[in-house]
Amino acid sequence: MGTRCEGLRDSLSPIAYYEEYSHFRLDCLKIDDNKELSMSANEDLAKERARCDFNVSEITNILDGGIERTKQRKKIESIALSNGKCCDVTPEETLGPKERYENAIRKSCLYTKIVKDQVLTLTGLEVLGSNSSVLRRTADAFFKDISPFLLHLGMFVPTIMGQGTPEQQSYWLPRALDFQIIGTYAQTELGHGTFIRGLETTATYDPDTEEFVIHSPRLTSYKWWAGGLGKTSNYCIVVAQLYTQGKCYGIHPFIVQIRDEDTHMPLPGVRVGEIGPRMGFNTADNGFLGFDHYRIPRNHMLMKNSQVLKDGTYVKVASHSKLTYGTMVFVRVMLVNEVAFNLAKAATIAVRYSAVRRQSEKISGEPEPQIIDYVTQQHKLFVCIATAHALQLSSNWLWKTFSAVLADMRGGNTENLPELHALSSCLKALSTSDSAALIEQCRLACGGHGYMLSSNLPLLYSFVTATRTYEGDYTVLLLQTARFLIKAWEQAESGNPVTPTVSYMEEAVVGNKYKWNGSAEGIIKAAYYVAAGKISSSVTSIRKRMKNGKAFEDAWELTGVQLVAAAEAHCRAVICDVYRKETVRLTANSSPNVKTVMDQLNMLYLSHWALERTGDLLRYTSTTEDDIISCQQRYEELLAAIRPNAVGLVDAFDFPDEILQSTLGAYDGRVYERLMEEALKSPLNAEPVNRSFHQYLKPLMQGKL
Ligand SMILES: CC/C=C\C/C=C\C/C=C\C/C=C\C/C=C\C/C=C\CCCCC(=O)SCCNC(=O)CCNC(=O)[C@H](O)C(C)(C)COP(=O)(O)OP(=O)(O)OC[C@H]1O[C@@H](n2cnc3c(N)ncnc32)[C@H](O)[C@@H]1OP(=O)(O)O
Ligand SMILES: Cc1cc2nc3c(=O)[nH]c(=O)nc-3n(C[C@H](O)[C@H](O)[C@H](O)COP(=O)(O)OP(=O)(O)OC[C@H]3O[C@@H](n4cnc5c(N)ncnc54)[C@H](O)[C@@H]3O)c2cc1C
Repeated sequence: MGTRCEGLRDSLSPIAYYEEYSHFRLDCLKIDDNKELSMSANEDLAKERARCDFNVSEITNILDGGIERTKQRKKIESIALSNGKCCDVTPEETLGPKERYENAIRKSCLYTKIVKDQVLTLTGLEVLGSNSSVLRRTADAFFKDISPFLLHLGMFVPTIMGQGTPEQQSYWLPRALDFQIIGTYAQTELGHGTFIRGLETTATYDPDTEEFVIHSPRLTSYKWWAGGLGKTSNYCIVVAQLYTQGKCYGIHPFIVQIRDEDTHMPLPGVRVGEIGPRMGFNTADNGFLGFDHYRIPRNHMLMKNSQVLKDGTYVKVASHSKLTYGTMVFVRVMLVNEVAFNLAKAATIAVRYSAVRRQSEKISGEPEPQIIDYVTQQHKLFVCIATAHALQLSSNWLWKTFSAVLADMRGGNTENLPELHALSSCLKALSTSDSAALIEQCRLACGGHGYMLSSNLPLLYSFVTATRTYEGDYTVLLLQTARFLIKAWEQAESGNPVTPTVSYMEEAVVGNKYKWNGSAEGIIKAAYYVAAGKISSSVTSIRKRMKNGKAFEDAWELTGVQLVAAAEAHCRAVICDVYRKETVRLTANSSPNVKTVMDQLNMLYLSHWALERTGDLLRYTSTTEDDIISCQQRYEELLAAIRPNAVGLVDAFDFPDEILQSTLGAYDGRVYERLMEEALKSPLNAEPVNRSFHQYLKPLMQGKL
């Protein structure tokens, strides 16, 4: 058998090697009868499920948005998952970079075909609207890392929809939705990501040929980062500085063909490639792109918001200067849902594992407890479940707000755009930051096994931590929200009306201190008072600095730390408020035990954040030390109350094992068996002796090196 293993790698291509190897890996390790690898489900998990006192599917339905939506999701999931070819023969993380990418393309094409042939017939174009989050979720059964097609569906198509004229949409969308062309969104450059007014790629209109000349004047103007750009896409949205009739009109989006539709070769004047290994996203061929006086037709400028006429005349159509930033706002809204979903996955893995894992002794000589019975473990994990709920419900609420503002804008009313921008910015910032931190907390809660790639926690973390940066860095977006808050504060001070999400300022500007009461509504009000206190302190600092001779921009910059903290506090209060109201609304007709457990989770979230911010409460409200002590006591009582339902709560997220892709988190709790099964798939186990022994170790050991 050893001989077969050793010779195999040389005679087969890498993928064929892995496929072949997976059939005889057990032989190689001489574990040939599988006796040790029990197939029966873990008993502790079964007991946890038996003691859960609420109807799990009721919460699943609430999180899905209703029983009909759960049915629809399950139907789509079962169509996709019943196609066994989605499975990897060998774990994708054990492949080299090229094979991983090729495998990701194989799976993306397979998944796309399933969606086109079977799901679209079921849902029609609904697949693009309310079912897109189901498709996104189901895609995780195919990819542990990222599909190279994500940017095509996530940004290329939405940009055409949001920025193209009806004629442009009717030309490009059918081709894009049918995957006849694949695109991405190339905005960021080597030199600039945040400050998009500083982008350097130029699009200069030539009226003689009715073309734009796209050019990258220097290294820092090279597009950098776009997902799927390196090898996959043949088109992309390029965001470039528009020049016509000798004048620069700022950044605008263009559809640019970068590769031949038949040969896939980069077109003359286009330089494109992949940017190299990254912390995550390694199957998404993030790319670079440069242009050498590359010509595109005039009508490839997306012209819904502004146009360049044949003679080069520039015409502004949109009623708001920032509508070209629309795709970013859309993706920020989508990302809140995206990270809620990933956090729910991490919580499911860590809670199930914690019910299976036994460690240490609480009382000497007694059986080792399940680690979930340690209160410190509950403290690490239950806030993850609660946060996943908080973000899921906030994301639904944000989506409704986004849709309403979009409908207004279709009628020419952009009045509510600044509030939407402020909300989507801070919710994107906080949800991604919280989720990344809590996914890492889940990983740490799983001890050593959490560090295994097969647990899926490291990959979840590396994916989600990037969301804190892309689509607007955390600090930068909170500073955008702060601009809105400071203006709103000034309006409230002068007695003018303010928009709904900042209406708390009208009461707070008077200067009252809020008296703590430990109810949910009381904690939320206290959170708003903390936000108001921080905004007020920021305003005072800016004014003081200006009084001392600083220009507004300098005073703003020097107050940056306080401004970010103020925006964070505002957003936390909004999440607490929305989470509470949505919980009450959605459980109004639920069974009593569902109502109770949802309320407990909600109170846990509110108490957790009150305790995290005791300094702020003591400073900005009339909260006393005794109030903090009783809040702590309530928090600990909630941990104990939630404990028996913890596994039921994560089961309610309803992730099939194929989507979780975790040795630690599978429904049956066969943690140790799965860890061993995955270990045996490691390429290093394909041969009893690695060739480096003969090449290096043996000579070293025998003093012959
Ligand atoms: C097989 C298939 C497999 C799976 C797929 C299945 C299904 C897929 C379906 C769905 C996918 C689901 C989810 C994920 C989707 C996609 C995500 C995936 C990956 C994404 C990868 C990442 C992509 C990117 O990162 S793209 C690049 C993003 N870049 C940024 O975000 C840059 C950040 N910078 C900025 O936004 C701006 O520069 C700035 C806001 C920081 C500053 O701008 P500017 O300098 O112009 O403005 P200011 O002078 O500061 O402000 C002037 C005023 O304008 C206001 N303003 C600013 N922005 C906006 C805005 N957007 N809207 C409204 N108003 C705005 C600002 O507040 C100022 O106002 P004021 O009144 O003067 O104060
Ligand atoms: C995995 C991944 C995928 C991506 N995919 C795409 C894609 O598909 N298409 C695309 O176009 N782009 C993409 N990007 C790029 C991404 O949008 C940018 O990286 C992001 O917007 C941040 O910009 P930056 O890298 O220039 O960071 P910088 O702006 O250089 O930030 C560096 C630091 O400076 C700080 N900073 C910057 N400006 C300010 C300020 N005004 N005030 C205070 N602090 C500031 C930031 O807070 C941060 O701490 C991707 C990035 C990643 C990591």
